[in-house]
Amino acid sequence: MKDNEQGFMQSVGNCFDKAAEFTNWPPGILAQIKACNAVYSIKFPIRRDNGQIEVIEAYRAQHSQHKTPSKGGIRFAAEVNQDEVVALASLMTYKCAIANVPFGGGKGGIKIDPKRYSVDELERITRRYTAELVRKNFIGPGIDVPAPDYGTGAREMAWMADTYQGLHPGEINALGAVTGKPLAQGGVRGRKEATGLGVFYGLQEICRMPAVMERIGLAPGIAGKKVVVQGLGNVGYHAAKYLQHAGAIIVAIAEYEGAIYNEDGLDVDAVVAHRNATRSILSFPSARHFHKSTDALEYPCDILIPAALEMVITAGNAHRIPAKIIAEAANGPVSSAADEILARKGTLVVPDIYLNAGGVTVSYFEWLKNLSHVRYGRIEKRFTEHMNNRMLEQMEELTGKQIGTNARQSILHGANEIDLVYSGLEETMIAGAREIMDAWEAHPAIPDMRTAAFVVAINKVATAYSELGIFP
Ligand SMILES: NC(=O)C1=CN([C@@H]2O[C@H](COP(=O)(O)OP(=O)(O)OC[C@H]3O[C@@H](n4cnc5c(N)ncnc54)[C@H](O)[C@@H]3O)[C@@H](O)[C@H]2O)C=CC1
Ligand SMILES: O=C(O)CCC(=O)C(=O)O
Repeated sequence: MKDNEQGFMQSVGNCFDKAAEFTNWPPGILAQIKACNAVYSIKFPIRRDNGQIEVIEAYRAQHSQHKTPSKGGIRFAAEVNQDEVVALASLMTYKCAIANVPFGGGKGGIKIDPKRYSVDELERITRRYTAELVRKNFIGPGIDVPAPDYGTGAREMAWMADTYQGLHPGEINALGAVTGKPLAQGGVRGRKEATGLGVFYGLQEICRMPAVMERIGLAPGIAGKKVVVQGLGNVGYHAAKYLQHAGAIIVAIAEYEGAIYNEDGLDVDAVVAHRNATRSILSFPSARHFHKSTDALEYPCDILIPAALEMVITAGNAHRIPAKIIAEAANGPVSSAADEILARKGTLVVPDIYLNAGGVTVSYFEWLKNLSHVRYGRIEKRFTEHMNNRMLEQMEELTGKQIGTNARQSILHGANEIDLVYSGLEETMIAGAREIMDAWEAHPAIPDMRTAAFVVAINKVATAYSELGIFP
């Protein structure tokens, strides 16, 4: 298959079609899943700081509504276009199904390079975009719930939530219209790092599977694995940080301006601090830099983590990628044609629709928090601690022995919000990996992990559609 002429949307479609062959659903149901239900294409003016008017292009796609609301991030990037947003929304449908979060798939994008706008201008763009979504009923806690994605974060989500709330006075669940908000605006602890932490939990689980590791010729475990990361943004930074903390060696980091490497390992926090201070990673002490940023993808390592944008590994470079594992932290970084080359080479591609599901999983927890209007752990924390204390006292009385201070504190501890969020995220990532691997084992003809993940997702979405029937 040639790759260069195929776009991202076609690539996602190819993956779907390949997996559909391993299911028994009728063509009509498969077509219903694959189709994007609705796309809102918007153009609106904003006034720049210098008084000039600029017309902004933006989108929101709702790929599926077998479960509502639809859910997915909002991207700010110069490359945004309708096909990209639709492809990303379709990935959200499959991702939510794999993570067992009760949402359809959605995604939005504003075609701007955020670096070219002041904070005031970004706020005006974000608020006007939100108002346009309200106007067409394309946002709401039970309709469609945006979240952060490439180029956006908690700040933009706060503006969106505030705009939505302002246009819906008295709506008690208004904060549930957007996730990824700052804590003081109804956010949940753990959402910021959720996607990167989910990548870590997912990789940790895969690296614990002896048969999988043997097949790709790696020793089990994270410790000692050499890792290359492309994109040191929210997802890439947190994934790299958790992997480094677990003993992995970050041998190369690629950013927009170039890439650096050090066989003995790069300190992720030090690289970020250096980039914040100098606006570039390139002069980071004790590292050498590559000729081209994309050369980092071809640097020898065990795990390559593309965490920037889609279609960076294609038929053009797949055969030169030495990594044993490609961990898709970004959405769509490996094209369907590259998948085939990599499968033949025996590279394990851990697919985006599973591996970066940590973000939407913790967004789900935030949405639930907003609907229940109570912080996780608030009700039961003290009760649990009193119960644990009574149990310890009883054990000490019965055995006549005292438990040490550290052990006592850890046994007594009742769960905080962050404990519960991390626990729910870890459980989701472990369960997802096992479900996909079970599907792969059940069909040995399935060529790769992505196809197995799509089979799992298609089966769940198809079950929902076939049980729902068709209106009218
Ligand atoms: N933020 C989230 O919760 C989630 C994000 N994702 C996906 O993860 C990817 C990254 O998203 P975020 O980390 O949120 O974005 P971000 O905007 O925080 O960071 C992206 C980073 O990639 C860098 N970058 C851009 N082009 C590059 C290139 N050619 N080479 C190297 N680095 C480059 C940027 O300079 C930036 O530092 C996207 O594909 C996004 O859709 C997926 C799931 C959830
Ligand atoms: O947190 C969310 O709702 C969506 C995150 C997202 O956009 C993604 O997983 O690609």
